[in-house]
Amino acid sequence: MAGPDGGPMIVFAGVRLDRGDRTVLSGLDLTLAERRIGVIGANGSGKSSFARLLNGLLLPSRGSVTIDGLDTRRDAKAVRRKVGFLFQNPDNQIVYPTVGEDLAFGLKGRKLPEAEIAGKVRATLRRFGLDGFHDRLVHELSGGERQMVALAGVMILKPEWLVLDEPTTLLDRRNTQRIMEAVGGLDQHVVLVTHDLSLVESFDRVLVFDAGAVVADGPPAMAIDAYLRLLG
Ligand SMILES: Nc1ncnc2c1ncn2[C@@H]1O[C@H](COP(=O)(O)OP(=O)(O)OP(=O)(O)O)[C@@H](O)[C@H]1O
Repeated sequence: MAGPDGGPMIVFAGVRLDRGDRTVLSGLDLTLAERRIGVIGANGSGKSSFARLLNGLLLPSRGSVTIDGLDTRRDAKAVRRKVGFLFQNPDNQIVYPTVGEDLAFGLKGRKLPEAEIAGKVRATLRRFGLDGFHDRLVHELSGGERQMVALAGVMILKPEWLVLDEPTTLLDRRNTQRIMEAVGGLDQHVVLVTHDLSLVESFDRVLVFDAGAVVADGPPAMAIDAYLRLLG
Protein backbone atom coordinates (compact mmCIF):
# COMPACT_ATOMS: atom_id res chain seq x y z
CA MET A 1 0.00 0.00 0.00
CA ALA A 2 1.74 3.17 -1.17
CA GLY A 3 1.02 6.89 -1.33
CA PRO A 4 -0.14 8.74 -4.47
CA ASP A 5 3.43 9.20 -5.75
CA GLY A 6 4.29 5.59 -4.94
CA GLY A 7 5.97 6.68 -1.71
CA PRO A 8 5.23 5.59 1.85
CA MET A 9 1.91 6.33 3.51
CA ILE A 10 0.58 6.44 7.06
CA VAL A 11 -3.13 5.82 7.59
CA PHE A 12 -5.18 6.62 10.70
CA ALA A 13 -8.55 4.84 10.57
CA GLY A 14 -11.15 5.72 13.19
CA VAL A 15 -8.51 6.41 15.83
CA ARG A 16 -9.35 7.26 19.40
CA LEU A 17 -6.76 7.45 22.16
CA ASP A 18 -7.51 7.27 25.87
CA ARG A 19 -4.83 8.10 28.40
CA GLY A 20 -5.69 7.43 32.01
CA ASP A 21 -9.46 7.95 32.24
CA ARG A 22 -9.47 10.69 29.57
CA THR A 23 -10.03 10.57 25.83
CA VAL A 24 -7.18 12.73 24.49
CA LEU A 25 -7.69 12.12 20.75
CA SER A 26 -10.79 11.11 18.86
CA GLY A 27 -12.24 10.78 15.37
CA LEU A 28 -8.91 10.67 13.57
CA ASP A 29 -9.21 9.55 9.94
CA LEU A 30 -6.13 10.70 8.06
CA THR A 31 -3.84 9.66 5.25
CA LEU A 32 -0.35 11.09 5.46
CA ALA A 33 1.83 10.91 2.37
CA GLU A 34 3.37 14.38 2.00
CA ARG A 35 7.10 14.85 2.54
CA ARG A 36 6.81 17.72 5.04
CA ILE A 37 3.89 17.71 7.47
CA GLY A 38 3.58 20.19 10.34
CA VAL A 39 1.50 19.67 13.48
CA ILE A 40 0.46 22.73 15.48
CA GLY A 41 -2.04 23.48 18.25
CA ALA A 42 -2.38 24.75 21.80
CA ASN A 43 -0.81 23.08 24.85
CA GLY A 44 -2.65 19.89 25.68
CA SER A 45 -4.46 19.68 22.31
CA GLY A 46 -3.03 16.22 21.63
CA LYS A 47 -0.04 16.86 19.34
CA SER A 48 2.51 14.76 21.26
CA SER A 49 0.00 11.96 21.68
CA PHE A 50 -0.62 12.04 17.92
CA ALA A 51 3.13 11.97 17.23
CA ARG A 52 3.57 8.97 19.51
CA LEU A 53 0.83 7.06 17.68
CA LEU A 54 2.84 7.37 14.44
CA ASN A 55 5.54 4.91 15.46
CA GLY A 56 3.76 2.83 18.05
CA LEU A 57 5.11 4.58 21.17
CA LEU A 58 1.38 4.82 21.95
CA LEU A 59 -1.26 2.46 20.57
CA PRO A 60 -4.77 3.54 19.63
CA SER A 61 -7.60 2.62 22.02
CA ARG A 62 -9.94 2.35 19.01
CA GLY A 63 -9.18 2.07 15.30
CA SER A 64 -5.78 1.53 13.73
CA VAL A 65 -2.60 3.26 12.62
CA THR A 66 -0.81 1.63 9.69
CA ILE A 67 2.42 2.49 7.90
CA ASP A 68 2.48 1.06 4.37
CA GLY A 69 0.01 -1.52 5.62
CA LEU A 70 2.01 -2.40 8.75
CA ASP A 71 -0.08 -2.06 11.91
CA THR A 72 1.55 -0.27 14.86
CA ARG A 73 0.03 -2.82 17.22
CA ARG A 74 0.70 -6.04 15.29
CA ASP A 75 3.93 -5.13 13.53
CA ALA A 76 5.60 -2.98 16.18
CA LYS A 77 9.19 -3.87 15.32
CA ALA A 78 8.83 -3.28 11.57
CA VAL A 79 7.02 0.00 12.27
CA ARG A 80 9.87 1.27 14.48
CA ARG A 81 12.27 0.59 11.63
CA LYS A 82 10.20 2.67 9.26
CA VAL A 83 9.39 5.56 11.60
CA GLY A 84 12.17 7.25 13.57
CA PHE A 85 11.31 9.56 16.48
CA LEU A 86 13.18 12.58 17.84
CA PHE A 87 12.16 13.84 21.28
CA GLN A 88 12.20 17.40 22.55
CA ASN A 89 14.94 16.53 25.00
CA PRO A 90 17.91 14.64 23.48
CA ASP A 91 18.71 13.20 26.92
CA ASN A 92 15.63 10.99 26.44
CA GLN A 93 17.27 9.11 23.60
CA ILE A 94 21.04 9.29 23.95
CA VAL A 95 22.07 6.16 25.82
CA TYR A 96 25.85 5.81 25.64
CA PRO A 97 28.59 8.01 27.16
CA THR A 98 30.37 8.89 23.91
CA VAL A 99 28.94 10.14 20.63
CA GLY A 100 30.52 7.33 18.59
CA GLU A 101 29.20 4.60 20.90
CA ASP A 102 25.76 6.11 20.85
CA LEU A 103 25.57 6.21 17.06
CA ALA A 104 26.87 2.64 16.81
CA PHE A 105 24.29 1.36 19.30
CA GLY A 106 21.30 1.02 16.96
CA LEU A 107 23.42 -0.56 14.22
CA LYS A 108 24.80 -3.16 16.65
CA GLY A 109 21.20 -4.15 17.32
CA ARG A 110 20.97 -4.88 13.59
CA LYS A 111 23.98 -7.17 13.81
CA LEU A 112 26.10 -5.44 11.17
CA PRO A 113 29.85 -6.20 10.98
CA GLU A 114 32.04 -3.90 13.13
CA ALA A 115 33.88 -2.36 10.15
CA GLU A 116 30.61 -1.50 8.42
CA ILE A 117 29.28 0.05 11.63
CA ALA A 118 32.44 2.16 12.05
CA GLY A 119 32.16 3.39 8.45
CA LYS A 120 28.50 4.33 8.81
CA VAL A 121 29.18 6.14 12.10
CA ARG A 122 31.98 8.17 10.49
CA ALA A 123 29.87 9.03 7.44
CA THR A 124 26.88 10.02 9.57
CA LEU A 125 28.98 12.25 11.84
CA ARG A 126 30.31 14.01 8.75
CA ARG A 127 26.86 14.39 7.24
CA PHE A 128 25.48 16.08 10.37
CA GLY A 129 28.45 18.41 10.86
CA LEU A 130 29.78 16.37 13.78
CA ASP A 131 33.28 15.60 12.49
CA GLY A 132 35.61 15.40 15.48
CA PHE A 133 32.80 14.48 17.88
CA HIS A 134 33.35 10.70 17.76
CA ASP A 135 35.07 10.40 21.14
CA ARG A 136 33.41 13.36 22.85
CA LEU A 137 31.43 12.69 26.02
CA VAL A 138 27.76 13.36 25.37
CA HIS A 139 27.18 14.96 28.77
CA GLU A 140 29.85 17.57 28.00
CA LEU A 141 28.15 18.74 24.80
CA SER A 142 25.89 21.77 24.51
CA GLY A 143 22.13 21.27 24.18
CA GLY A 144 22.29 22.05 20.46
CA GLU A 145 25.13 19.61 19.88
CA ARG A 146 23.29 16.93 21.86
CA GLN A 147 20.14 17.40 19.77
CA MET A 148 22.22 17.06 16.57
CA VAL A 149 23.74 13.83 17.96
CA ALA A 150 20.25 12.56 18.76
CA LEU A 151 19.11 13.38 15.21
CA ALA A 152 22.17 11.64 13.74
CA GLY A 153 21.43 8.63 15.99
CA VAL A 154 17.94 8.32 14.54
CA MET A 155 18.95 8.95 10.93
CA ILE A 156 21.83 6.46 10.93
CA LEU A 157 19.12 3.78 11.05
CA LYS A 158 17.63 5.11 7.80
CA PRO A 159 13.94 5.30 8.67
CA GLU A 160 11.47 6.27 5.92
CA TRP A 161 9.70 8.73 8.19
CA LEU A 162 11.07 11.02 10.86
CA VAL A 163 8.71 12.28 13.56
CA LEU A 164 10.00 15.20 15.62
CA ASP A 165 8.20 16.30 18.79
CA GLU A 166 9.11 19.92 19.51
CA PRO A 167 12.80 19.27 18.71
CA THR A 168 13.85 22.92 18.95
CA THR A 169 12.01 24.06 22.07
CA LEU A 170 15.14 23.85 24.23
CA LEU A 171 17.41 25.42 21.60
CA ASP A 172 18.47 28.98 20.81
CA ARG A 173 17.78 30.48 17.38
CA ARG A 174 21.11 29.47 15.90
CA ASN A 175 20.79 25.84 16.92
CA THR A 176 17.13 25.81 15.88
CA GLN A 177 18.32 26.91 12.46
CA ARG A 178 21.02 24.22 12.38
CA ILE A 179 18.59 21.45 13.27
CA MET A 180 15.99 22.69 10.79
CA GLU A 181 18.61 22.92 8.03
CA ALA A 182 19.63 19.34 8.76
CA VAL A 183 15.99 18.22 8.75
CA GLY A 184 15.31 20.24 5.57
CA GLY A 185 18.03 18.33 3.76
CA LEU A 186 16.61 14.89 4.55
CA ASP A 187 15.11 12.72 1.83
CA GLN A 188 12.77 11.19 4.38
CA HIS A 189 9.17 12.11 5.08
CA VAL A 190 9.02 14.43 8.09
CA VAL A 191 6.26 15.07 10.64
CA LEU A 192 7.17 18.03 12.85
CA VAL A 193 5.26 18.98 16.00
CA THR A 194 6.06 22.55 16.97
CA HIS A 195 4.85 25.76 18.60
CA ASP A 196 7.17 27.72 16.31
CA LEU A 197 4.84 28.48 13.41
CA SER A 198 7.65 29.85 11.24
CA LEU A 199 9.15 26.35 11.02
CA VAL A 200 6.17 24.95 9.10
CA GLU A 201 5.51 27.91 6.77
CA SER A 202 7.15 26.16 3.83
CA PHE A 203 5.76 22.69 4.54
CA ASP A 204 3.49 20.74 2.20
CA ARG A 205 0.69 20.30 4.74
CA VAL A 206 -0.11 21.45 8.28
CA LEU A 207 -2.53 19.84 10.74
CA VAL A 208 -4.08 21.95 13.50
CA PHE A 209 -5.12 20.17 16.68
CA ASP A 210 -7.64 21.45 19.16
CA ALA A 211 -9.07 19.52 22.11
CA GLY A 212 -7.99 16.16 20.71
CA ALA A 213 -9.23 16.61 17.14
CA VAL A 214 -7.89 17.90 13.82
CA VAL A 215 -9.72 21.18 13.24
CA ALA A 216 -7.80 22.39 10.18
CA ASP A 217 -5.73 20.49 7.63
CA GLY A 218 -4.20 21.95 4.50
CA PRO A 219 -1.56 24.30 3.13
CA PRO A 220 0.48 26.16 5.79
CA ALA A 221 -1.02 29.64 5.24
CA MET A 222 -4.58 28.34 5.62
CA ALA A 223 -3.78 26.14 8.63
CA ILE A 224 -1.73 28.79 10.47
CA ASP A 225 -4.49 31.32 9.88
CA ALA A 226 -7.07 28.89 11.27
CA TYR A 227 -4.89 28.31 14.35
CA LEU A 228 -4.39 32.04 14.96
CA ARG A 229 -8.15 32.62 14.68
CA LEU A 230 -8.68 29.80 17.17
CA LEU A 231 -6.36 31.54 19.62
CA GLY A 232 -8.47 34.67 19.19
N1 LIG B 1 -0.39 9.62 30.75
C1 LIG B 1 -1.43 10.45 30.69
N2 LIG B 1 -2.54 10.26 31.44
C2 LIG B 1 -3.59 11.08 31.35
N3 LIG B 1 -3.65 12.15 30.55
C3 LIG B 1 -2.58 12.39 29.78
C4 LIG B 1 -1.42 11.57 29.82
N4 LIG B 1 -0.53 12.06 28.94
C5 LIG B 1 -1.10 13.15 28.38
N5 LIG B 1 -2.32 13.34 28.90
C6 LIG B 1 -3.25 14.42 28.53
O1 LIG B 1 -3.50 14.33 27.15
C7 LIG B 1 -3.75 15.63 26.62
C8 LIG B 1 -2.92 15.79 25.37
O2 LIG B 1 -1.53 15.82 25.75
P1 LIG B 1 -0.37 15.99 24.67
O3 LIG B 1 0.91 15.95 25.41
O4 LIG B 1 -0.61 15.05 23.57
O5 LIG B 1 -0.66 17.48 24.17
P2 LIG B 1 0.26 18.48 23.35
O6 LIG B 1 -0.63 19.13 22.35
O7 LIG B 1 1.46 17.78 22.84
O8 LIG B 1 0.68 19.54 24.44
P3 LIG B 1 2.00 20.46 24.58
O9 LIG B 1 1.94 21.45 23.46
O10 LIG B 1 1.82 21.10 25.91
O11 LIG B 1 3.20 19.56 24.51
C9 LIG B 1 -3.43 16.62 27.73
O12 LIG B 1 -4.64 17.08 28.28
C10 LIG B 1 -2.67 15.80 28.73
O13 LIG B 1 -2.92 16.25 30.06
